Amino acid sequence: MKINGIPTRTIRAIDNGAAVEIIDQTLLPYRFEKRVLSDWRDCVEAISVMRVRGAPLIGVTGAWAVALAVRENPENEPLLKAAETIQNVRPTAVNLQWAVQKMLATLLPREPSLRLEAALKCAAEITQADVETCRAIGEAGAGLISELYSKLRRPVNVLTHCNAGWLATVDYGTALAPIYAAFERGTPLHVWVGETRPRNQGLLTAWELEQQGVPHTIIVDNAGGQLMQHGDVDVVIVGADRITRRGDVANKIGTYLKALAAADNDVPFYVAAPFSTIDWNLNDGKREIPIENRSSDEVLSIRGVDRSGADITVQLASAREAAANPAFDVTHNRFIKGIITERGVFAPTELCLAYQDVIESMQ
Ligand SMILES: CSC[C@H]1O[C@H](OP(=O)(O)O)[C@H](O)[C@@H]1O
Repeated sequence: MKINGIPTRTIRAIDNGAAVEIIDQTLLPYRFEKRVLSDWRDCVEAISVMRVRGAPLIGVTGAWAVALAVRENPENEPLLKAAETIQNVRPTAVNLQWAVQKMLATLLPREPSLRLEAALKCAAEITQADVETCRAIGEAGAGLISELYSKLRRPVNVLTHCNAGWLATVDYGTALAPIYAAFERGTPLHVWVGETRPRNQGLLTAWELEQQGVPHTIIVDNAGGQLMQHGDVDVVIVGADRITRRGDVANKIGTYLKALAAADNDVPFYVAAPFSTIDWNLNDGKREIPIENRSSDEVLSIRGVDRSGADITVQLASAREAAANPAFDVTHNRFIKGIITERGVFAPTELCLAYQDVIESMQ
């Protein structure tokens, strides 16, 4: 996407792959700053504290982390040790595991002395594939919004949750990609943006939409149901961190509650995700998808800036308080009208048919 007219991506290799430059998302929406990661351990830290976040982006970052580990030492033992650390930094988004395993599948059959060139090539391919996949998701989903406009003949109200925009991928995004594509085609629309406690990734979505001139309104997470009850939401589009083969979806905490409210109010609920987010090994998402539990500190305090723009952290409740912080929840496929992928829009239970070739290639 463009920032002040300059094409910008969330991650790019620099110095011939000797480092990667990321946008430090822990500083947004207050400051836009880039950060150079020149050691695979820097990538691990960036994923862990969410300087980079979003299922596809942490997968791409994981791929570059493996490339940096190969540069440090291409021998099997150190490489496998680094890969194990990298792929386990955050457990829910399958993209991280997918990317690391894809890198290893390319590297391990090769002599250590030939691994660096292969690693850089594979990481670059994973990066470019994410860009093209997300652009295709945008095209596939834009029609849904345009069709709604042709029926409603007024701006389409879309509700989204967390951030599944270009900041969560290399470019274009997943849930926001159809919104950007429809908006660029001239379809009148407005986006309700759930702030998404506790890390408030919805503020990243608001920042993105502001940069692109897309009309939007920030709401507290719990307002989504009331808006749906009053006919103020025409469609819900969210991202995903892991989708099972039957179409159960793990996504940011709060997604399930929005799906329940959408079902109760006959609001179509869509999930946008690339093929790298589908975990063909899992079926029952609620039972099988690992849910990341993050620090209670994220619940008990909140980071922002004061009116002078200085960083502040506000303690919301005593640090002695107990706080639970599951970062994701799982929505059963029965609540999902369609999954917007780079191959088109499919009913959740049709994913296996849509990706039959991928499944067969894995066997
Ligand atoms: C395009 S996937 C974005 C997905 O990832 C987010 O989680 P986090 O910000 O913790 O990495 C959230 O679940 C989004 O829907």
